[in-house]
Amino acid sequence: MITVDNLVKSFPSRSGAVRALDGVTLEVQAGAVCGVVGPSGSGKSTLARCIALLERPDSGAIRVDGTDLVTLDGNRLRAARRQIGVVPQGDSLLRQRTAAGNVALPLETAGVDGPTRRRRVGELLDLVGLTDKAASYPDQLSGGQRQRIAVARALAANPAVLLADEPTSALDPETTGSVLTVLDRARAELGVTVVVVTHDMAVVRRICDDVALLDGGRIVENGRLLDLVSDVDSRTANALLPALDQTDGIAANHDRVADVVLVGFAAVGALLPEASNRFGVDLAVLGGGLTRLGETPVARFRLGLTGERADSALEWISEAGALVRRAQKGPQGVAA
Ligand SMILES: Nc1ncnc2c1ncn2[C@@H]1O[C@H](COP(=O)(O)OP(=O)(O)OP(=O)(O)O)[C@@H](O)[C@H]1O
Repeated sequence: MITVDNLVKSFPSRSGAVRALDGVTLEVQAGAVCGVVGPSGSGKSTLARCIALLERPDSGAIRVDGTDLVTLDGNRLRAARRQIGVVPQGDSLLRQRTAAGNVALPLETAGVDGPTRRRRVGELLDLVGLTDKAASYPDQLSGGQRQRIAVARALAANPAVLLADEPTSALDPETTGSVLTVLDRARAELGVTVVVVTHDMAVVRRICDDVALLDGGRIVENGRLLDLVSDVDSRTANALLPALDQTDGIAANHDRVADVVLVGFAAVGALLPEASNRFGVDLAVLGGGLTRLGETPVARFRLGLTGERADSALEWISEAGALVRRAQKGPQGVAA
């Protein structure tokens, strides 16, 4: 488990000190994938660099499995660094080394013997699906393949934590998928705890269990994705779920208008038709749509309900576990 406790980091600037991190507290459970998101300049990379021990915070603690890394120095700091594998932002492979040579580098530095090194490099290339590229140089690989090699290299010393700063920022959606699959495999097969800094909500939807939203150097939201989507006021949920289109004109044709969030196969597949049947209510989808969080289907719809028992239908949907909000009386539609 990683625990970040009241982390503060300032940088000097001409107009006074910039507080890049202003008391960040965060917990990531062992074996989870946590996405760190937030607007540009909110402190994401600074947090990642502090966790990676590349930057020393002004105050606060960073504990991995109970050990506070901030207080370490010398050999103990070097040993702690090996606990954290880092996939840096951008192209980070050594051009003059083959893919296998890049993956082997941290093992060479740690003094691991040749046969053990070769076995470990073989396992890691297999994990990232690039066994056949062992002898290729970075220039002979695609952007996604280079990034997968960078992940393999970060995992070489068997770290407890894998930290990836914008691992897919320069990649197209298809290539992004192959890199995310590799991060997911690292968690599933090696039990590594993964922290991913990203501005891309598709990355969060695809692999994250938890998310931390930073703004102005503070965590403004933190929790499990599936919990956040059921929170009416969550900014993260709003960014993760399908947009609700402006439907004022159409909304006026219905007795009631409500937004619903449905989580899981059963809810997404059955709840609305069931409500319609039970209460003799016509349900029209006015906006929103379906997405996936990991393997879980999640829908957010703006519904128009027509029929005398529209209120009862909404109540029943809510009691069945769906989030229902902004049910409006009369034909005036949805208040934005
Ligand atoms: N080495 C540095 N020297 C001075 N200021 C810095 C330094 N690193 C970061 N900052 C400042 O700290 C704040 C947070 O920056 P940081 O790069 O952590 O944000 P970010 O959320 O990762 O942004 P982006 O999404 O644009 O990469 C910004 O105001 C930035 O200008």
